[in-house]
Amino acid sequence: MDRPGETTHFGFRDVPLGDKQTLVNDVFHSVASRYDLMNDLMSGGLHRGWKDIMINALNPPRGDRPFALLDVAGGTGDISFRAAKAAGPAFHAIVCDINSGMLEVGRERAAKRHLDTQVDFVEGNAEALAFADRSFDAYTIAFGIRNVPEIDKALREAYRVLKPGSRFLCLEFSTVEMPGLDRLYDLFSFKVIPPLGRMVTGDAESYQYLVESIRKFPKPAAFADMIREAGFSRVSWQTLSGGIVALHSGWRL
Ligand SMILES: C[S@@+](CC[C@H](N)C(=O)[O-])C[C@H]1O[C@@H](n2cnc3c(N)ncnc32)[C@H](O)[C@@H]1O
Repeated sequence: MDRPGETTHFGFRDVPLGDKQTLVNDVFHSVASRYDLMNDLMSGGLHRGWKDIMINALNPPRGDRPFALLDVAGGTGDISFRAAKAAGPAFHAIVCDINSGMLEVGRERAAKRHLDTQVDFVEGNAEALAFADRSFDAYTIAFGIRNVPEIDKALREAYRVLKPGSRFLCLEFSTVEMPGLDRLYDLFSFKVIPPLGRMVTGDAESYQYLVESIRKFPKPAAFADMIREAGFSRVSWQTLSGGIVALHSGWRL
């Protein structure tokens, strides 16, 4: 950590910048084994549709052309599995995540799906990727960047490891500004999700962090500026489900 004295947010709390990653890691260690079930329950299955929209945008080649995806904060592998299903036989993905518990669940899921040759799981930090410059055809990060303490560093790393002409895609919770839906969404977020988290994972606090961290994440235009700042071109975004989620895209030219 090279920013001594700086603070950041962990949900609604201010914490020393150097403490955030450990707190985030505790969250995902705690929920790893029931993470996928909770996603379905919390979103009523909507996260599947959002992920499919990301895979459509990724549009991995269906033929024999090799395609290397880096799926950062890829957790239990959902994005990479979906991409592998949509792609041809020369597709390969690396799921890179800082949390060994999430990766372990991901490896088991890959084996069950017979995707363990096409999808590898590697422990690593989005802020300091252990991959060579210009080595991937695409970079995805889904519901991950919000958890990274220094988002600007992660975006610069994304740019560094992408080949020129390749794409960055980020799916993340965003801001609901639709009148009516915003109040309903807040009510559901704060009154339903943490108790549901307690019932399913025995951990309400991790899901309290989830709903708070969503509120602290930049709005789509501000996040697009951060992506441009990291060097990406043709940055665009689309909001989904009334702004619950946004999909950002950028190109390394
Ligand atoms: C909400 S999960 C998303 C998992 C998966 N992408 C999905 O869509 O289901 C967030 C993931 O970000 C990971 N994460 C948090 N900080 C990270 C970091 N600095 N580097 C890499 N992964 C990180 C967590 O370990 C966790 O697995």
